[in-house]
Amino acid sequence: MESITFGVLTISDTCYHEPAKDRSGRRLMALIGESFDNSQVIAAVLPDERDLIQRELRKWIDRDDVRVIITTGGTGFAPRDVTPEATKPLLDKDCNQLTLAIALTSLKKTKFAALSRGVCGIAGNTLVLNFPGSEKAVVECFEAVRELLPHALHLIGNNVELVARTHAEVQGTAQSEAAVPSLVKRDHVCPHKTGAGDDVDRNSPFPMVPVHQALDTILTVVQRNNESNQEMDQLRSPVNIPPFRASIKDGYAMKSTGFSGTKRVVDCIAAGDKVNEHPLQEDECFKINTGAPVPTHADCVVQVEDTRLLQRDKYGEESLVDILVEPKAGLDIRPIGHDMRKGDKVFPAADYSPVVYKSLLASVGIKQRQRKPKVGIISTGSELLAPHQPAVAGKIYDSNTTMLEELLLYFGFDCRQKLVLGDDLAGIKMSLSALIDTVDFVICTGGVSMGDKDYIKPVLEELNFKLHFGRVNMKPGKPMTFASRGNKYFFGLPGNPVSAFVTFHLFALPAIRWADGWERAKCPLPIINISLLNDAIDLDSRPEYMRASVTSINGKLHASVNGDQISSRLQSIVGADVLIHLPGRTAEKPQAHAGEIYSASVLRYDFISRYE
Ligand SMILES: Nc1nc2c(c(=O)[nH]1)N[C@H]1C(S)=C(S)[C@@H](COP(=O)(O)OP(=O)(O)OC[C@H]3O[C@@H](n4cnc5c(N)ncnc54)[C@H](O)[C@@H]3O)O[C@H]1N2
Ligand code: MOO
Ligand SMILES: [Mg+2]
Repeated sequence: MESITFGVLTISDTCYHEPAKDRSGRRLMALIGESFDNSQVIAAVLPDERDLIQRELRKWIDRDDVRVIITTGGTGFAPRDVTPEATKPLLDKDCNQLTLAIALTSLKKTKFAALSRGVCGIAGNTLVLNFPGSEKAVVECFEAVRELLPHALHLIGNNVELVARTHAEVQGTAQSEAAVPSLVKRDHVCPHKTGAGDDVDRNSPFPMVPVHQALDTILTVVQRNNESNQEMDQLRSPVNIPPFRASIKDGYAMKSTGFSGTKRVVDCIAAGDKVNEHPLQEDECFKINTGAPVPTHADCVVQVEDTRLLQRDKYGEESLVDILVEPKAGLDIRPIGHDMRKGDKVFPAADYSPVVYKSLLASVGIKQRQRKPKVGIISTGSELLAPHQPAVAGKIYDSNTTMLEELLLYFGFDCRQKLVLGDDLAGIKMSLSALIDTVDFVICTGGVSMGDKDYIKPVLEELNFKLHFGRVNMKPGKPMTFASRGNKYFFGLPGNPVSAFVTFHLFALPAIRWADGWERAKCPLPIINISLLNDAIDLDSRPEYMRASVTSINGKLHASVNGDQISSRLQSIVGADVLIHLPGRTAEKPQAHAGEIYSASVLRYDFISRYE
């Protein structure tokens, strides 16, 4: 397969000064990488300056390897938008129909696409395309040309044989099924034919996207529910806490204008009593308990430790006490509304912990259900037995359903419905189609890899889901799949129990938290730096997420890997406090060593297993 170099030129005054803001350029690079095998990308960011743009474009056009240049930005109506003006003089041929194809695709999404003046054309052997500057527009424009590019390049390069084959393919007259060399990765997924859909290319048609990109995609696609945020922000307390002046101590309530010394105990006040309004003399006091209402005419409480009992009456009740400290106004009294005033915000900040949410509402007497995303679980596999069933030859016990349900509960979400389905295309299709009407998220395990019974991807396609990715460059969890249809989201976790465990934590949980309104930074698990205790771990070609247990040695955190890390061995989650992020193997770094520091995702609240 031939290698081609793409040039991605971001044209924006803002991005020139702050390259980190260049989202459209970065997105284009990612799209090129995902769509074209063997592609290289060179990139630059320039301000909206005609001369500078032209100079850079000319330099790239003159390079033999650069076959496509895509600019992003500077195509609008603003005075400084000059990208088309900089591009046009360099073009040998206009490609108006390509410009039209891009415009038509974009116009379907927004009428504002009419305000882009981008041009397309051929300069030497290079195809030059002007895209607008927004990330969304770039995605749409790229989609419009993605399938056309390989053939366009074959034509520009005058590659007669490849052009003929493409024509034959388009006209349905291709002689053989043998691979027509194609640069573009195929979209179509067939349960029985993997790869490009034929028997020659047996590879997955899904590019392996990096973990961070997969998470970015998920959090871009999933809609954040701001309603619960707003609800929390707007909720005002209907009551004062405390609703009366409450004693902070067990002791004696009295007037501060009085004195220390002997006082008569006139009554006893317990928590739950009404406010006592009887007049009180300076030489009198009430015995009072913590949390009880302070009588109207008392203004301080002296704790029992600072008093001495002098006398009891004939019924055994205290009648005289010696007050050993000077009574001071307000001493040990919580004023009305001290903790929360009526009309105050109940939640000073958004906090999604059910413990926090439910207890605060209870404290102000509000009974309200916390709105949480609705989640359903599907486990697929004709080999699965429910844990209560007797063992059967050829079958295994289903651990994923229980694990996912418990994980949801652990993180404060619940499972609305769970289904266990056999590997049967029609059955999965019917069940998923019904389930998706009742929940926001489906977390499914199994059936996402390369087998002829792995039906999940084809079912998603048949149900008109958009498959955002179908493989991730990670171990375990490679076939991790994410799809959406409107505001319904589908997580296809791999069937191996540990793969499901890891991908739940890294992808499904952040997505559900995001939908629940959590802050972006708090959606993934917390990440810490940790020192590795094991030595000479062979790194995998994929970045690996090893289950490890944490030991605190003199306050420093160390991680030891939990035995065999094969993705079927669920025992590796026993005592697993963290997932250590080990990088993919390189020639320079084939192994991880003891004492090296790695990032680790914290799996649980009580994440330190041992102290030494
Ligand atoms: N030719 C290839 N084969 C496989 C690849 C590949 O790239 N090329 N990827 C492997 C990887 S990595 C993984 S992970 C698995 C993922 O497989 P699926 O998601 O298709 O899952 P299944 O095939 O249905 O099951 C895999 C494995 O897990 C067991 N399983 C499934 N569900 C449960 C459950 N609920 N409880 C317990 N165990 C379960 C199942 O019996 C299988 O042993 O694919 C590799 N193959
Ligand atoms: O990546 Mo698979 O998830 O190795 O087991
Ligand atoms: Mg499979």
